[in-house]
Amino acid sequence: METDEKKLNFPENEYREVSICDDFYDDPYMPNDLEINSVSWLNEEEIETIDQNEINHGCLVFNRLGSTDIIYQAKKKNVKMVGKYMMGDVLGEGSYGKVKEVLDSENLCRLAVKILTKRKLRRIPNGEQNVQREIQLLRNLKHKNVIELIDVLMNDEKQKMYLIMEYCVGGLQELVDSAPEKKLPLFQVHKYFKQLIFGLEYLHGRGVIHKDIKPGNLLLTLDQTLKISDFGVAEALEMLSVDDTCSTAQGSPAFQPPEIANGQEIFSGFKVDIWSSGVTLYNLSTGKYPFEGDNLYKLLENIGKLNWREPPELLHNIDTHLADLIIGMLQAEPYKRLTLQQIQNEVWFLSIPLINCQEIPIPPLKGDKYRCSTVLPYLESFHYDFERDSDEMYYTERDLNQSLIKQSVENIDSIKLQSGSGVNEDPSSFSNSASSQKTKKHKTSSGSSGKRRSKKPVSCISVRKLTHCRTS
Ligand SMILES: Nc1ncnc2c1ncn2[C@@H]1O[C@H](COP(=O)(O)OP(=O)(O)OP(=O)(O)O)[C@@H](O)[C@H]1O
Repeated sequence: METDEKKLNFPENEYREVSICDDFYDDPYMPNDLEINSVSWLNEEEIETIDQNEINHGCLVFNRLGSTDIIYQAKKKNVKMVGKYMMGDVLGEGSYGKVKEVLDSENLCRLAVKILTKRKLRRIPNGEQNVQREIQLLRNLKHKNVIELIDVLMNDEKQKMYLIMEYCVGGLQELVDSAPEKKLPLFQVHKYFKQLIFGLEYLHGRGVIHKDIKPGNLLLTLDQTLKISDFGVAEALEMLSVDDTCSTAQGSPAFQPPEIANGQEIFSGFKVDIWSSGVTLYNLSTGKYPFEGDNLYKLLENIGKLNWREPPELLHNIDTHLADLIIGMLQAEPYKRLTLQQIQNEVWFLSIPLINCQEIPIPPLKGDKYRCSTVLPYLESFHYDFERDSDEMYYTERDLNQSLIKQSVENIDSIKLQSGSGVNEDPSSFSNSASSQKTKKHKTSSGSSGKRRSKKPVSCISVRKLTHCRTS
């Protein structure tokens, strides 16, 4: 067994042993309902606390276990409802909080919920403001290529906010990260890019500047529909504003245009989104970024001076028409940059690309390439686990019938002896009905299962109960 022990210098007999799976640090999606043998699963916060306490009181040993050495024992999946939404597992985590899968219990729609805690929001600069803005913006948007905000729930007691959104199977960033050269086949890029432009056209038409277009904010549904998401730094233009002038920028540095990198105070909002869509297109089709830097300062300097990572002419090796489009979108001067209308008239945009290889599939989530519903196991557990827990107490119907017949014959014999009267009842039906009453009684008195309906046939009863039934 591969262990990695870290001992602190305290008296030898005073130590506590904590085992942590290797994957713990690597897998942010590890559900917190797993137990490692007898050692409780510790979350990061708990480890921090233990670390502090144990350092004060004794010696702490960290056993680092290989993930293969760990026997996972699935803990009971307790159904959790938030309003009418049944919670599933974690789909991802951003700086604002976790995103989990949910099921709308009224219409059985598969959805996603972004869970935000006030405590966390307060720690993020403009956190609360950004969320309020996102909610306000999304409530007024409805387009095939823009993520739909379906519901917003608050829990004042827990200081939590739940944003219920359309369910997506993953994002373009995950897709690119899983691809061999961190890039996608051009026909696949084409499919997504077109949808990005349609979504942006809708947003700009409604006076909304996204300001943070990047692969990580472009999600995909099961049917490969692209959804522009994460409106945390987006801006809605004033109703009567004469142009698209903006003054604040909080997007991701690598996707920012030169006017922002150079610190310009006001700029055209629409052209910011065009630039970052150009960087996205470059990234998806080449696996690289057009501008890079060892640090943030260098990166912004390179963008500001239009120091391309590689000469833009090299792009022509990929596809001449695609190169023309990228170069047109990455023009330093905003007024020279292509408009959404011009982009849609570009040759590459209008072309039907050659499908010459396999599409890059959405990578598996926690090993599940089909991305099956994670809510179903909670539902199954809610309805069936009671019976499963006590499976070893049950015999098959065949076993039962044989023992019932044997015992019932004994019963009849003893009744005959006691009363001297003849009994004509079918022995098995007698025992069945008596024992089934007992079974029902047992189930209702077991408390926790009061609401659950048994799916087991009534004749499946335990021998212990049957014995009890015979002697009473
Ligand atoms: N509607 C959704 N359906 C399915 N998964 C989602 C959905 N929204 C977000 N996710 C997943 O949750 C992750 C976190 O999303 P979120 O929008 O909170 O943060 P982010 O955009 O990744 O990061 P940040 O907010 O820090 O910029 C995403 O990377 C994605 O994998």
